[in-house]
Amino acid sequence: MTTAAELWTRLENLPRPTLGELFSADRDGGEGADEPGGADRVAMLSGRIELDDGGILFDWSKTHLDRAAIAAFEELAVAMDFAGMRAKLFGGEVVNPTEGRAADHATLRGTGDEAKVEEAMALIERMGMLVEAIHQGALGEVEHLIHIGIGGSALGPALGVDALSRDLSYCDVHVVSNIDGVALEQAFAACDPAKTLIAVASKTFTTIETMTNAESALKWLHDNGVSDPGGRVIALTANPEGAVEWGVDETRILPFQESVGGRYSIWSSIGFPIAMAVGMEDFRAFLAGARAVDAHFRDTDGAANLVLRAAFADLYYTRVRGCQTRAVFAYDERLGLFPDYLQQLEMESNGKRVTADMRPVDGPTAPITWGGVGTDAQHAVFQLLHQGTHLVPVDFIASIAPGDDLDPAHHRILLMNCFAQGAALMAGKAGEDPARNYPGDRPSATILCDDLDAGALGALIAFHEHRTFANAVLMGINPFDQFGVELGKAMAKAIEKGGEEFDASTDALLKTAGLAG
Ligand SMILES: O=P(O)(O)OC[C@H]1O[C@H](O)[C@H](O)[C@@H](O)[C@@H]1O
Repeated sequence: MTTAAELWTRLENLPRPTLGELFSADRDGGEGADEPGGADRVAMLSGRIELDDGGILFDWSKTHLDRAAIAAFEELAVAMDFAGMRAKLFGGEVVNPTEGRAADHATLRGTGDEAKVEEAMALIERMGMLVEAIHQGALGEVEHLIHIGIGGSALGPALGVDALSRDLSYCDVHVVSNIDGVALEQAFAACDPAKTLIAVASKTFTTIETMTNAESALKWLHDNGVSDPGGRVIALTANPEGAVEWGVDETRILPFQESVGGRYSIWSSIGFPIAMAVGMEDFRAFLAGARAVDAHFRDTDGAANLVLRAAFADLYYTRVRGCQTRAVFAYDERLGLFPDYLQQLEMESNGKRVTADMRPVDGPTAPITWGGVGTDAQHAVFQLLHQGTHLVPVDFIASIAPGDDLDPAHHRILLMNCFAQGAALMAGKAGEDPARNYPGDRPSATILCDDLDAGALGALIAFHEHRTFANAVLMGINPFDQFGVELGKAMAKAIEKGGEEFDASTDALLKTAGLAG
């Protein structure tokens, strides 16, 4: 069998036709003889995942993937035992060797090992009962929810609430993550304490930012005349004992499994604020959308697997073309937080320098994920995409159905701009002078939802979870640990404890800010 190293060498040495050449239907002669161009290329490199209601189109034709590259990546998937790793993921086996854990997030939406799915469904059922009881008034009048969490315990809830609760919201949700008290004060200013619940979301129930913010939120309730502040708290955690110890009543603890990673936990009770905002019916539709992607990812082989195909393109740009970043532009105001969410998912998962079996990696790992919303970004950062010296693969995400009720001109212009950018990046244009020259040949992929409803959002997120996993498997790394975040936390603790000396710069900063012991 060809080794991974040989396949990377083969990929590096493949001819590098431009996107224009790949699209020209009459390319003939040599190895490119059977390379489909034009509409055939679009047919080869785009496909849909069907959801309960509508579906999503994934068009990867404006990337440099061609038959030869795809064939090499398919062999790489075999060399890296992609099918075996995927079976382990869905079989609930250990796929996070440094922590000896499975990664059970797919079970939360009904995919995978039967016993684990059953356990997950029971927990979601329990969350649903609490959400519905609150909606029906079991905890009195509830107008606001302050959701306190950070990292994976905040980014998913913030995205889900922002994307889905615009037309109708059962409850006004504020997600607070930063230890900077300004964040919490902002939420306080928008809430009536007598009608506010506090969700404390922390997998470990030990994170200093979250626990400090939670204490301050309880104090705010108390200072504002709420007689039993503790009775207004819901805990979302994989450490229910910790929550009990902290003082939360067991009936208001919504647990989730230790084997669900923080950045993969939106489907668990960490999704409570989403369910509070949009109701359980939409939350279940959100899970169903993710389940449809699970099925596609689990049951499709080779490049026909749209998730795996996206990972092929990701790795082609990172490892063969040396791209250090990857940009995501949502042409949809509701997905304004999607780049932030993806940053944690992709960079915390795959920003690694050793393989799963503890050897140095044999090439660059996760690119830097960045992005924003269109059309805003066009007027701010697209200059660099069109004419800068960096090659940046771009994903465009849009919805055919509008999210607004205004004049249809708004949505038409939005979508036309989205498609125009992909076309312009690829085509380029010869200029009268170098400053007006657009080199073109710049890749993009387009993800087009029929509608951006709860199911589509679930599908989009699951697509990216699996895309991240597929990238990791093909690079031979473990995407499920995050030891890189620990050192800074330990140093902060040491500073708080005092009595320790650091480097001269840090010591001087501490002294200047009055923080030296
Ligand atoms: O949910 P928690 O235990 O409070 O953790 C919150 C976050 O903190 C950590 O530093 C990790 O880097 C994240 O992966 C995690 O999501």
